Amino acid sequence: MDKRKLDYVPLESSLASDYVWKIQTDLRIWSDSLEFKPERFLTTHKNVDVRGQNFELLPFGSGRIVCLGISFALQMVHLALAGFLHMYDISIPSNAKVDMTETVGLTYNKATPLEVLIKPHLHLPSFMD
Ligand code: HEM
Repeated sequence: MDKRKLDYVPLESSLASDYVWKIQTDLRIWSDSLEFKPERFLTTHKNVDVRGQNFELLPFGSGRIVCLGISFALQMVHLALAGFLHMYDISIPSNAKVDMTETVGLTYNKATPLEVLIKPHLHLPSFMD
């Protein structure tokens, strides 16, 4: 069943952040839509097309001004990420759970900055020393 609620409820607050929050919660597609669960796209939404056909996920936008670099980007992202994971050990300073709380602005930001330790894992070629 499509859980999206399309009629819009008037605002009780004039704050832009409350406005965005209300749209997000009213139009939610998943019951746990505010949780960071990228793995949802490996299970229930594994056939979502990121090229702008399914509005659940539009990383490249959609329609007439959709990203022109989609095909290039989809190949390069894998290559860059694989290279990065292959060459470095990535950890966080304390073993605490990463706080994924967001703040709303022009885009979503993490409320607390992420501190990451990146250690070379392989012997780097001399030009990268
Ligand atoms: C993971 C990488 C990338 C992401 C997530 C991304 C995402 C986006 C998004 C969201 C837009 C705006 C679409 C809109 O306004 O509705 C856009 C536009 C655009 N992107 Fe990308 N992009 C990526 C990589 C690239 C690359 C590699 C190129 C070029 C080689 C590129 C070229 C463009 C161009 C030219 C536009 C403007 C299209 C227009 O306004 O007609 N992008 N991109």
